Amino acid sequence: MVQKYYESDADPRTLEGRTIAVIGYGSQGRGQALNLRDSGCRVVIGLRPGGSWQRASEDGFEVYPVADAVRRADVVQILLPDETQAAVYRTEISPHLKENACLMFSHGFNIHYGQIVPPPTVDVIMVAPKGPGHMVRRTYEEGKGVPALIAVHQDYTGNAHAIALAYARGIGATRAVVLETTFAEETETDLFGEQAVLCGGVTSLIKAGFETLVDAGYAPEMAYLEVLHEMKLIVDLIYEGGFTKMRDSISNTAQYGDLTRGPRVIGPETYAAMQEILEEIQNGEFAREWMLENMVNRPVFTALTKADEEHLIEQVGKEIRGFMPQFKK
Ligand SMILES: NC(=O)C1=CN([C@@H]2O[C@H](COP(=O)(O)OP(=O)(O)OC[C@H]3O[C@@H](n4cnc5c(N)ncnc54)[C@H](OP(=O)(O)O)[C@@H]3O)[C@@H](O)[C@H]2O)C=CC1
Ligand SMILES: CC[C@](O)(C(C)=O)C(=O)O
Ligand SMILES: [Mg+2]
Ligand SMILES: [Mg+2]
Repeated sequence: MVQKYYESDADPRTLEGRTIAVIGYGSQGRGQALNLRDSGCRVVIGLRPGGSWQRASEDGFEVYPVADAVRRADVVQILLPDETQAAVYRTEISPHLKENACLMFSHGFNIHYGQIVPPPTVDVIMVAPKGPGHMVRRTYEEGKGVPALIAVHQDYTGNAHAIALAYARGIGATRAVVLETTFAEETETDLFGEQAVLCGGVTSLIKAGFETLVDAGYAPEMAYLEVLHEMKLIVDLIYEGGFTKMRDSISNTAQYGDLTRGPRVIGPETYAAMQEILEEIQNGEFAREWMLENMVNRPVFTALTKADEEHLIEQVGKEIRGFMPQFKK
């Protein structure tokens, strides 16, 4: 069984007197930095001039160029985009890391695929929330937490594990649950989850359902409500109580259709594709492809993002959400 940790397993005193530099102030950077500060930790932010710098300053943080933040820090949490971490690490982080410092990540990509090789004189750990950064902040403010994974890659000081647990507590994760893992396991399962199920799988499933209905002559608004809007309501029930709670709530007709038709949509071909996707992650093929894509200025990323932004489902969704009070800011 995987090792699990809760609030009482983490000692917040481990971070007392230590300065945490959060490098990057995007989705995870902002969420984690605000939670840590509200938990009583001393946090500074490392950035380049621009939008995030402005936002972090407005939120009341001391903001420094990356190298200056690293020089001040005992704990350096790298929350830059995965594809830029190695270059920034080489020029602005590595030369300024103190001996005994703790280098941190929220995703194992750069360590696991050998893009960052830290010196032996630092701790290297991961605290990876299992949810988007905005939810890390929102749930903390509600007195709850998003679960997280912790892993130790290198334990120079003998304190690496205690720092990981204290940091996880600082961002609110121990209010939910913290699981022990490795950089390899986190990286491979996280990439698989986001590609095959959570992001790639779900958007492709929604698009396929929407296009099938619209191509058959049904109104795009009907199709949107059926396969996208209602998705959240159904997933919320699964989230709260598994398939059983969701099936308790839907009609018997829906449940019979679910049990007999679902496996026709997600059949042997999907299992084979998932297997292939997992192998590309495990053998490093996906990582190489993503790094090469960045070297040539992301033509595939940009074209596919634009195509989906222009998809009919996005236009219809924008219009429908505009009339619904729950989406009004
Ligand atoms: N998004 C999420 O919810 C999750 C992310 N993670 C991991 O967390 C890490 C951060 O991801 P995420 O929060 O999505 O990142 P974002 O893209 O949301 O934010 C990146 C931040 O890095 C800054 N930045 C980018 N390039 C540089 C640079 N060259 N020098 C200084 N600052 C720079 C950006 O500032 P600027 O405004 O200047 O561009 C921005 O503040 C990744 O490892 C990711 O895999 C893990 C779990 C979930
Ligand atoms: C599901 C996407 C994610 O892995 C996450 C929010 O956990 C990410 O990389 O953003
Ligand atoms: Mg993830
Ligand atoms: Mg991810």
